[in-house]
Amino acid sequence: MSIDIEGISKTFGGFTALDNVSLKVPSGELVALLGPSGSGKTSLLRIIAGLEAPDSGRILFDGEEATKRQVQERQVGFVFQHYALFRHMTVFDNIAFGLTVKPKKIRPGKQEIRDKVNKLLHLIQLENLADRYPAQLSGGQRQRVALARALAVEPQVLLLDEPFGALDAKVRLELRRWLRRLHDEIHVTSVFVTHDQEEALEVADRIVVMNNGRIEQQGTPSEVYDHPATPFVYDFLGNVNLFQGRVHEGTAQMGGLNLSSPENASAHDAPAVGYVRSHDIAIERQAGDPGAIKAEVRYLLSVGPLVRVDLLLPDGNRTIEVDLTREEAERLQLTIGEQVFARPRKMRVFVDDYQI
Ligand SMILES: Nc1ncnc2c1ncn2[C@@H]1O[C@H](COP(=O)(O)OP(=O)(O)OP(=O)(O)O)[C@@H](O)[C@H]1O
Repeated sequence: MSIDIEGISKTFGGFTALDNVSLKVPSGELVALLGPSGSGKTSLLRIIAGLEAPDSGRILFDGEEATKRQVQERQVGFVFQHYALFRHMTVFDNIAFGLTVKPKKIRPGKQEIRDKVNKLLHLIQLENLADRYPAQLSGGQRQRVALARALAVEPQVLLLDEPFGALDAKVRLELRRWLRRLHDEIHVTSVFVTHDQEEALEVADRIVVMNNGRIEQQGTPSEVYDHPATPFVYDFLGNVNLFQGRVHEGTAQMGGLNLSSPENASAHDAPAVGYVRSHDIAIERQAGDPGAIKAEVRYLLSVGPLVRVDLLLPDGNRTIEVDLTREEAERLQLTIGEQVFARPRKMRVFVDDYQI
């Protein structure tokens, strides 16, 4: 089922939580709402679910107005961060719950319920834990049961609010990959709220980046990561270094770097900020290139497959972060205190609202 969100606004007291948000979720897509705390993700999810009414705007399911429909009529399934399972019920009974409480007329028969729960147990790979109680499960297993319980009633839309938020990093990673594979199998239209950019990049077909109750950008994971539309998106998705400077008659002067910019820059003489991802900076021993700045190695730290290098810039009080692959780091054999040259391979310059 597709979801159309049209011009949704919501205020709480005088505070605007959602400001004229419009978004289309095609049928079968898994969309991540990504943004910092308080950006309006949960409010939007609750409005889609019917748990909250918008002040203005409409929600359409498969092209039909659903704004006034009750929660029960919307056929949505939920998984929350702390979705308490029924403690006194086994895993099996928890999953079966939504089916067993259906009105008698539409309730499936006992065997049908059993078959369905077994299928779901298979889907969440917990067949052998059907008789356990929630207290006897790990956090990750509980969230898989919560997901199976949500899926049991065959929702048209699945809404997930930080479903892995309470789990430790390794389990989170496993579960998000598992969720991605599961979604590829069942293709239920899903909206997934997260503030974790890596999670969004890995799980979603499309990412909607939210900030202050508005959508900053939406696109595929590679679109938003490789082509951030705004400084906020740049900053929020990945490690970034900022170079303060100016654009002036066709060039950008950024923290000791002179860059010739594409045509439109000549229209400006204005303060600007250059954004460079930490893995988009090369470290070299020779000056060689006018696009490189002298810097001093301040700190070296191995972080998994990368080596993070802090470089002190010539002004003596600003540092930039560079991520090298282990291979590059081994080749360079950097030592703390030595002088090197940093060369941004890719810089994006933003002049107020204008982007070069
Ligand atoms: N029922 C409410 N009453 C008053 N203010 C609310 C209510 N619900 C949300 N807000 C406010 O609206 C803003 C958006 O909240 P929302 O929960 O949608 O953000 P979020 O992006 O999901 O954040 P988080 O990741 O922290 O859950 C916040 O500033 C929040 O305090």
